Amino acid sequence: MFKYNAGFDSEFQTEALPGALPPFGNNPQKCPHNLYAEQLSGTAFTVPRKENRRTWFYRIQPSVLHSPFRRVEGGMDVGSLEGEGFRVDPNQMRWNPMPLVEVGENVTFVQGLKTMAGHGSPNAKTGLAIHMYTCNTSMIKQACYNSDGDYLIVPQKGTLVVQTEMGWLEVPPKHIMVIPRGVVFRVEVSESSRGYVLEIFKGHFDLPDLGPIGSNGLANARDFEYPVAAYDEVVKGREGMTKEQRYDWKLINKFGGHQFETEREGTPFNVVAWHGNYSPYRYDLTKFCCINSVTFDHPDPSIYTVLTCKGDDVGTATADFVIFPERWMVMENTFRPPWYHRNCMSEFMGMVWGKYDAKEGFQAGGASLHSCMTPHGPDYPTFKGASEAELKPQKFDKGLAFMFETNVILNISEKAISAEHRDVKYFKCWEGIPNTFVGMEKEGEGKKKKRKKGV
Ligand SMILES: O=C(O)Cc1cc(O)ccc1O
Ligand SMILES: [Fe+2]
Repeated sequence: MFKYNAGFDSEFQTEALPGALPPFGNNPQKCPHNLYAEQLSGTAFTVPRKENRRTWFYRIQPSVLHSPFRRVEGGMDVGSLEGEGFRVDPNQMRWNPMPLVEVGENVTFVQGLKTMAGHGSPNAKTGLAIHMYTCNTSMIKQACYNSDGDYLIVPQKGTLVVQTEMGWLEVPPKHIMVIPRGVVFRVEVSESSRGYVLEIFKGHFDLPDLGPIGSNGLANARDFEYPVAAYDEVVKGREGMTKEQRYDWKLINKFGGHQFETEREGTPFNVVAWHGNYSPYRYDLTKFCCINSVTFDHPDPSIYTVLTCKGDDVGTATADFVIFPERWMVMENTFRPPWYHRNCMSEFMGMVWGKYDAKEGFQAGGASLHSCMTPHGPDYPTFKGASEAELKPQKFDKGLAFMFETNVILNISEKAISAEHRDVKYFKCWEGIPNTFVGMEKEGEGKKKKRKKGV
């Protein structure tokens, strides 16, 4: 439906009206078509050039045309993530699909955001938050932006049609989108929708380094799609209007963990042209070029990293976005589903569609959390089945799971812990893993034999 430019982290130039981009320079004395120049900085002015991100907008009126903000309670309001309303809990957690919005209720994307877990502080620009959303109503004459960080959105049900300052993006399930800090957007939906959101308070998402994999593979840079400039018609002659008629758009801002709102003079989607490397983008997860073992064992799931937000320690991510994509499994003499494990990182998983290969009962639209060092792995029926399975080449194509993996211990929201759709019996899926150890008997036999020989 919409046009896109392609190439992760590229420097784009796009205009919705011929000649709207200044031919050179960023801030001419008079911009073409009498537009206003405005810079959006996504990194400090002085960060090294290869990490520096900013975009120049050429817009009909500057963003500053809004009334003072006031604080309100709402879906974007997550509070501090550390105190009241959140607590740590090492237990394995699982949630059934997040209930969809009930018929008769109208909930927008912003109103439908529910915080599952998080850590750190948006004010200190450290840490992250994990949310889920359910919504059924388009944001009409309202837009929002997040001062606290970047959103990575994983739709599970329902296509999101997202209008942003940079243009339009269509994001159906099996796609993701990233909306960087500060970018104004609004979400349209045409059905009852649900999905997951990873919010990072520091840095931006990058493609992972490929190391010995080489210069291609996993998520390829050319498959990341960026919007082209598009603008709403702006009503002229606002001077003669009443205040209500004039300030006809609601603008919502998540700022320091809280939701603020104000009214704006007309549409914020008034960017006729832009250039830069700071923009929302989308990615089709079915384009992921999966690398896997063709001998024995399977690699750590980091091999499925789509995007990473680097942490302070080399190689340790603040957050990785990892998928378990369709792939051929051909490994010999191995147990193919996930092994039993304990991880110093915390693993929040979601299910876009279908079935996960490690578990019964992990459903599309549901979620699980295995925190720092909490034991987990396949449930017993999966273990038994996979231990006895005939190892022939097998296409893994029964579902798409993903993981937000993070270095921090997550504070879980009280609302998520006490949610009706939490599967409080989750721990039972590992009950009954039998002791089938045969070593003692063998050793006993061996000793007997040795004794017989008089050794
Ligand atoms: O826990 C999980 O299901 C995810 C996972 C899969 C795997 O194959 C190895 C490690 C891991 O955390
Ligand atoms: Fe795991």
